[in-house]
Amino acid sequence: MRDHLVEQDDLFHHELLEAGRWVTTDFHALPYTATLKEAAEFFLSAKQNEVAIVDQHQRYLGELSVAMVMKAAVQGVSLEETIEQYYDSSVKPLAYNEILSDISLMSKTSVPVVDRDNVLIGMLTKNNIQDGFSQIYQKLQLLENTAEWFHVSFDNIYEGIVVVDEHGYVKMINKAYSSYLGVERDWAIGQHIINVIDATRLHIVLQTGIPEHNQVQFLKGQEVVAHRIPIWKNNKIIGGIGILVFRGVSELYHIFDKIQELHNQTGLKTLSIVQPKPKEEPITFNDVIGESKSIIHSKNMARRAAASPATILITGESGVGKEIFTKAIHSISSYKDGPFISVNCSSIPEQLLESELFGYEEGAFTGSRKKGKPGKFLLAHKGTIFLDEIGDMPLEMQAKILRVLQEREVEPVGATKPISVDFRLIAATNRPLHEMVEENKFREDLYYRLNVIPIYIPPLRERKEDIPLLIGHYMKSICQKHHIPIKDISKETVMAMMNYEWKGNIRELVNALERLITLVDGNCIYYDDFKRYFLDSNLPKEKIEANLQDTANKISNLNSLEKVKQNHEKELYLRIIQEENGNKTKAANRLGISRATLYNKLKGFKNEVYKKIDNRIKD
Ligand SMILES: Nc1ncnc2c1ncn2[C@@H]1O[C@H](COP(=O)(O)OP(=O)(O)OP(=O)(O)O)[C@@H](O)[C@H]1O
Repeated sequence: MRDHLVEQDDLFHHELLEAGRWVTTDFHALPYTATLKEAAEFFLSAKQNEVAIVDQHQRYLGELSVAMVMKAAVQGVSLEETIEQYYDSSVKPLAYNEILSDISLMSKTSVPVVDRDNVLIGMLTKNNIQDGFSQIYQKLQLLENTAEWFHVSFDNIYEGIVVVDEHGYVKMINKAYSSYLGVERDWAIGQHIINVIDATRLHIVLQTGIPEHNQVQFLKGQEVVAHRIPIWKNNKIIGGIGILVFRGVSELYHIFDKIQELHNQTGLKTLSIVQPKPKEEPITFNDVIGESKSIIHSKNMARRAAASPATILITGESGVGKEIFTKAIHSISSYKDGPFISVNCSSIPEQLLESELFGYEEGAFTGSRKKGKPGKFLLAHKGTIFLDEIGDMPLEMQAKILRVLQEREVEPVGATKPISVDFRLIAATNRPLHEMVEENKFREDLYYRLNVIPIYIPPLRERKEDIPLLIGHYMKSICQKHHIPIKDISKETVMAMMNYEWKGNIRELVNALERLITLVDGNCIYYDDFKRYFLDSNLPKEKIEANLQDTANKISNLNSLEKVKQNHEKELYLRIIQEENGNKTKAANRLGISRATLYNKLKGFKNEVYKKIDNRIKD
């Protein structure tokens, strides 16, 4: 089912009846500068009794007939004179938008038709009018049949359907819905939806423009599932459709889930059947929100790519959804029962990348970590390995990745023989790899190995129609995450968000929503809130404090990340310095850094660790 409806073009346009649509454009007109002689010759050769006269811009001036030319000749006027004095300027043309049924040609074979600037666009003949009527008749018949089919389906469908206009007044309601509600259809049509359906939200969906699916609603003493879909036309909401679902196995599961959720939320006694749920739901294409042409294209490409084991290269700006796509591909690929291993190539220090990716054998290093460690490729055996930010991978490591892709085996540091591995590689980057190849910053052979199936994910600014869907999805999930009732959002805010350039793409949009949901006190986010808390970032004192706390939490998370990185580094430095018997110059050479940098690094380490290293250092 589509998430929002865009009204189809009318089968029957008003323009269909306009004269301008049916005129013959293959016609002759005479300029007012023509002579009587030229006019006479024209009548003889064209075998017609009248001709339209135009100025140099093809604007209609009047009509000249054979009788007028003959009258001038009889009066002894020289035929070399121009027709300017002799045509009849009182003969009025038809306007292009005159309606066929209002036109009568009387005794004439054709009449001139002009556009709104009085430019002659054609001649309307009796045949033209007949053609017009016969085509309109056929269209009308088609419409009648379509309407009949539509009404039969509408009334025989098991689901309840109600259609409202942009103000929430009922335009149509089917039998299933009206009899479920116990109301007369004739009464319901023309009523506001809130008078017809208890606790409806269809009028709210008209405000927000955000579709709502699988919502549990308590109606007529029973819990039912409702869908509410806005209808858009020319970027405006022109109405909405409400659907009530009574049957369908998959829908029943949804109903069950929703009811269970509702019971849990309201503290009611839970139902006796408990559906087993996996601990962590895998991400699938259902989680990849978007119905724009471009995202559907990317999703189709990704679905097709998932069916083969070939390497995939996903490109697109930061935050467009490269990782979520990768997970969705994994979820339907033949590797879905295996692990999903994600590696961010830019966040691992260069010196550690090799051991992270390929692992190391027990005893490979003489440092503190004695035991061996499997690398990411080995961990991804029978699953998917996701190399994010592959454009940031050092050239030396690119050669090693290429070898793994060619040989399908990895050699952990310190190992004597390679281990074969079976994995699907998905790489992603927001950098222009092709240009990097030309600049010798990325290996050409690896580029072609990775680019077997390229998938491009367009930035959010090129698919603004996805913004309301994303807002709807994340409003719900963020509120659920914070255990707060689901908030509404005004149509103006949604429109402002659609017009905003999300440079950080969906990640930025999600962060903005999270911020608004937590900062706005009421249960609806209005444009003013968006302006205040996002566009202007002009936060009141207490909110600034809350934000600072939030930032502090983020920083502390960052710090712990930094700590992990530092520990890796410490381990490496410890090992190299030890292997070089504490000689810092040699150690710095091996690490590919200057002696001064090594000193600085050592100073930066925590005291106790520094001490540990210190007693192994010789100057
Ligand atoms: N189509 C989508 N539907 C729902 N959520 C999405 C969609 N695309 C992205 N997101 C969400 O936006 C955020 C960023 O997405 P993701 O990490 O996949 O982007 P990315 O392109 O990999 O970013 P980066 O290049 O910075 O790593 C995530 O929270 C993700 O769940």
